[in-house]
Amino acid sequence: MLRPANSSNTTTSKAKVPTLPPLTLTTPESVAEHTPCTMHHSVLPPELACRLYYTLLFASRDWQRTKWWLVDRIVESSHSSFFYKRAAHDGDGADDMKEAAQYWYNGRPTEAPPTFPPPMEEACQIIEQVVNAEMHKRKRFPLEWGGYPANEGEEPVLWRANVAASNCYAGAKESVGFHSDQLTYLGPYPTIASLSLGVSRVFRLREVVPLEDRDKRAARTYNIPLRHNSLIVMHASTQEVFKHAVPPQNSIDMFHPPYPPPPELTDDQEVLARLQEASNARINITFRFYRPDFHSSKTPRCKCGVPCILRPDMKNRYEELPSAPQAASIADASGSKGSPTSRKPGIKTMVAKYWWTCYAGAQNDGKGCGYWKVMDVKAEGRGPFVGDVAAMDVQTTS
Ligand SMILES: O=C(O)CCC(=O)C(=O)O
Ligand SMILES: [Fe+2]
Repeated sequence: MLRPANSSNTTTSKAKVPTLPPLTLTTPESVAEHTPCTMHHSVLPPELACRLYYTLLFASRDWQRTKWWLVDRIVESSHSSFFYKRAAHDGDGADDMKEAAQYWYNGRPTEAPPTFPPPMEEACQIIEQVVNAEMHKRKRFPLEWGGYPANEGEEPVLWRANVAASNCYAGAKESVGFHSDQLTYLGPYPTIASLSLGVSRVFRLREVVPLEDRDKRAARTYNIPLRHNSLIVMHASTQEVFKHAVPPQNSIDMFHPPYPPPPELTDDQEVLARLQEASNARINITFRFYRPDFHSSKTPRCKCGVPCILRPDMKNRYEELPSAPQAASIADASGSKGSPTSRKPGIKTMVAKYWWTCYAGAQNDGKGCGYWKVMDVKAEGRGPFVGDVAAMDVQTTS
């Protein structure tokens, strides 16, 4: 039987959700309004930004494109990357990270990375202040890192970087596809500070709409042009709710470095002269905090004997809470949105779930063991979390 157009009698096919046109966000205000990120322009003194750009552009001649197995073929990333660790702070537990055997990448043990070159350390100290100032203004999620205890009368340091992943995109076609960052060493609800140097490129964000909302609303794509010396802070929940990418472009504006290169980079005058020419490269540095309670020695291993990776379950973000007391504790431990008093049994609330999964397939001819288990922060002895710290505060003040 024929049905009139727009008939609501659609028992088998779901109503099509209208797609949303992409939005370009060019101001810090619009980025903060539409995404869990903040954008900060001219974040470093201009001379430092340029010196750091030269230092990493020079270093990037030795960086590698990463390769991994995708089902039955090897894929190679279309840009090059490198990894640095920061010289350890006293008493922050980062000392253990010096051990070469503790580093794993794409399911393979790797050598201990080098420490931040001097301009990266200088930049990191400035960026930490920006990130902490921003985090002090924001609502925090219970599963975020609980931080180090503050000294009397001092503001607590909510975030600091102890590693950095760096990327070089040489030309308009080098890119990175949609992904969310692995949480294996970052833990849930991480904060990641991403610095852009050189050529301006678009940073793209798109929400992963939970399965149960897919017939109600579509995801919006946000395009954020990132100019030289700008910082995007991916705040807590960005990795759980959004995927991000740096797409290939049809054209770019060449970058003209505003200062000469530091002569200490190399004795080779020709190389120095070439570095100063207009460039098609964008350098990105993502400053990250590897949590001590997610140290690789504590990563569960799969049946292949390889450390698992930690991923959020982005598609099933909502869960029906079972009963009142249990419901409150699940929500408290899992970063639920909304006030604690609004959590009632039977009401769908945001309960982030995380999976440990086998990653051996990334290197092992694409064949992993299929192992997975749900992360259980209590049984695995992880923390302190923001939720634990808040609970301790309540106890000491009552
Ligand atoms: O280059 C960028 O802005 C993003 C890099 C990125 O997503 C990553 O390193 O995980
Ligand atoms: Fe990323």
